[in-house]
Amino acid sequence: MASNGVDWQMKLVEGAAGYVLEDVPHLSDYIHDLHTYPNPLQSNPAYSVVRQYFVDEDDTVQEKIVVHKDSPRGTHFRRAGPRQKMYFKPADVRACIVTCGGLCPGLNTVIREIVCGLHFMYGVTEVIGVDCGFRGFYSRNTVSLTPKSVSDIHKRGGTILGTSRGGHDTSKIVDNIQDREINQVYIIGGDGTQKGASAIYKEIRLRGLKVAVAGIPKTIDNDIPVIDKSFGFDTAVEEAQRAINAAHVEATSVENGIGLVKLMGRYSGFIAMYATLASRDVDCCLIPESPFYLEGKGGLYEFIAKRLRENGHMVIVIAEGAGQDLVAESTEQLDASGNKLLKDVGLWMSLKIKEHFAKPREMDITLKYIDPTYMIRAIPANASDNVYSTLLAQSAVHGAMAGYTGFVSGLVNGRHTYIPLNRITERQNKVVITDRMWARMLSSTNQPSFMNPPKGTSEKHIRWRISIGNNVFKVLPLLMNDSRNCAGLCSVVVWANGSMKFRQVRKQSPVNESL
Ligand SMILES: Nc1ncnc2c1ncn2[C@@H]1O[C@H](COP(=O)(O)OP(=O)(O)OP(=O)(O)O)[C@@H](O)[C@H]1O
Ligand SMILES: O=P(O)(O)OC[C@H]1O[C@](O)(CO)[C@@H](O)[C@@H]1O
Ligand SMILES: [Mg+2]
Repeated sequence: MASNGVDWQMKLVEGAAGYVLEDVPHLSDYIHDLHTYPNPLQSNPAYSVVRQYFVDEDDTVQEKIVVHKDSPRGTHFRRAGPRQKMYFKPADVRACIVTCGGLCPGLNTVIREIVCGLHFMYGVTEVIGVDCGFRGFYSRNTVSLTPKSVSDIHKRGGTILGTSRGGHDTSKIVDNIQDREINQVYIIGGDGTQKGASAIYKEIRLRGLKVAVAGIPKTIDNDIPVIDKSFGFDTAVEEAQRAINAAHVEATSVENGIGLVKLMGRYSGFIAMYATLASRDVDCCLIPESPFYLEGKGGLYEFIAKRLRENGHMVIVIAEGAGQDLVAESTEQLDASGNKLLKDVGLWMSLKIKEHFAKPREMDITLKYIDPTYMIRAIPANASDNVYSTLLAQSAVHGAMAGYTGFVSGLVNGRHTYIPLNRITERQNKVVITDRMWARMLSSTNQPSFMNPPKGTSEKHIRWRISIGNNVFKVLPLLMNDSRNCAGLCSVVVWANGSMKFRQVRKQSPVNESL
């Protein structure tokens, strides 16, 4: 393998037949003559039975596994797992764990397994927890974490460490890491958190410190790219079933009953899409990636009336980020981390539907609105997310002990890997409405495609005008999705000649944005 173009975020290594390794940084990249130690796992009674326990240095995992016979081998990530050589002596390790952003089932499992993994696999005894997110580094006390103190925390929801948004001050955080002589930092959080982790890693590197920074990606919305899915997502989908079932029971118990359920998903509708597919009781699923409209032919009101006439009841699932452009205009507000504060689309929609059907010549309906969002987020992980969280935590521990830094541990095509931080923060994972999964969902609900809004109704929802060749298209919000095929094409949904159409836009093509 020939190494080229090294930057501080990731190391690109090229091999034969278009093979590319997007490798994670290592402490030895900027600190020379580091001492190494044998991995104690080779004499651990539990692990010594495994025939080939240590991961081969050359093992990598392919990002795209659907290939053609002439396809280049493409991007790979370093396989996660224990290495023969360690760059930390267990007795010298002083690790810390911090959790940031919104809650997610499995956070406590990850904390538990970092503590237990460090202790039982490597004999590390000094692990501290940072109170309440990034700001806790410089404004709060820390708590000592031992296998005993974390033994049953995986059965609880939330995070025993507390969390917060905002408050990321890189130099104060790194000063604190230095003052406390911390040399392994485990950062659990979503896209925002991992951007923060990246800034911390960069500052540590600039200061030449022997401190490994390991991220464990967390997001209930499943909006982190590259990885197969994020921990807690399955639990959220499962818990959402209870709300959908309740909505269904309410709707079927009255004449013309409508059950409306709001689920989380700020920018990505994965929970809503999977919960809908799992339930089969849902008649319509609305997500941020797919615009919809209420009035007129092909609109939501028409569909509701049709379903009520056919079945006498219906269930609608709406992701919290859907239809934000339809909700009454107001100035955009941001939370402490800079995320858009959403308007309550569920409440808005329940009022709009009630208002519409209360008109003369419409139907008498009974609508029940259920908002289970924070109840879903606050529960402990289910069995499969507990196992998944355990493996992510253990991978992060193995990686840090092996001297890797500036990485997240993540599942890619079913294998655990180390991914450079910049790869998971450069974009958000979104439901691709031109992919099969969305089509499967549409075929299960038979809901309208909302592709032909009546003339004039959606003009105000147009976000950009873009030119493709000589044509100017009006692009609907949120639909510049990130799905890129091999030819570098993006799918966008555009407004052309009074209806919505899909267009493939070349990534490099001139796109003129104007609000
Ligand atoms: N660009 C950034 N640079 C440095 N720190 C950031 C950045 N964006 C966010 N952060 C910090 O990361 C922390 C968490 O960010 P945020 O509130 O966006 O949640 P998140 O990690 O994306 O999780 P989720 O969206 O799943 O709730 C906050 O403390 C915030 O200050
Ligand atoms: O109310 P909070 O804590 O800011 O979190 C709400 C957001 O957090 C998430 O659960 C994760 O980003 C989103 O789905 C939701 O919009
Ligand atoms: Mg986020």
